[in-house]
Amino acid sequence: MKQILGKLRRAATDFNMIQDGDKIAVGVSGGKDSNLLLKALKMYQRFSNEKFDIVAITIDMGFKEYTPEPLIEYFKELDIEFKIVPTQIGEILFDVRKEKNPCSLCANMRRGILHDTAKELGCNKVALGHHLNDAIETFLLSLFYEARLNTFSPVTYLSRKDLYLIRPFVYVYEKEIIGACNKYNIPVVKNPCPANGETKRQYMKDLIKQIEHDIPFVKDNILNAITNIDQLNIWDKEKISKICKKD
Ligand SMILES: Nc1ncnc2c1ncn2[C@@H]1O[C@H](COP(=O)(O)OP(=O)(O)OP(=O)(O)O)[C@@H](O)[C@H]1O
Repeated sequence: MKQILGKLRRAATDFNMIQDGDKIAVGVSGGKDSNLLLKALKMYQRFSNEKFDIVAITIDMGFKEYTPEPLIEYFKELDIEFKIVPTQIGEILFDVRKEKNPCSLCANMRRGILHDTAKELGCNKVALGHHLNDAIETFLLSLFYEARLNTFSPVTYLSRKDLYLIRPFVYVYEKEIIGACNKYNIPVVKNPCPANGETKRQYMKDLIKQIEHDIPFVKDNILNAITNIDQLNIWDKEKISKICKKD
């Protein structure tokens, strides 16, 4: 956990994520990443120079098998204000609209409700559990499937809602999160979604694992590439076309 907190502090400092007086809503899905993020932020709160508040928000996607009780216990144990928002997203997408590809619509609806709830609770920031593996996978997915050099940002400002999204785990590897969750017995309560829309991401995970056999430091190198803007060397047609042509 010390290592994770060190990385959280480094990300918070590098990207100026947290300021005095912030009220941060942690989006807690019940999965390992955001559950651990909640605990890590709570610990960080104690030694951070900035004074800030935390509240946990969980969007209940409305699946029948969902049991939030272990999460409620976890929030109480951490002594964190929390709100579980009941929704019918699952029912709307699967039973009413019978969506064939529900994942992006589902994520959009979930995000909207998360952001609105954060505002209602007086929060100015929303913290999400995305980690370094997510950033790297997203980077490769964008490159391979969308022809873009792109990944999500550690900090995003949503001007329409006047809300900041922060991702304090951007320097933390998934392996470290799994290790800490096992060590600290962090409860995991996944929203039981019947869709499996993340096949491309799984493909990317597997691909990175394969590459790591031959290039063990490949993830570190991708991180360095993502964070070092000075080495960005891509073909700028306008600039390059002027190099030889002197008039
Ligand atoms: N139902 C939800 N309620 C609140 N926040 C959520 C919910 N689902 C996702 N989030 C937030 O969005 C982030 C990214 O969502 P995603 O579904 O990609 O999670 P994940 O990578 O499986 O991580 P986790 O292990 O936290 O579920 C989560 O880490 C969490 O902060």
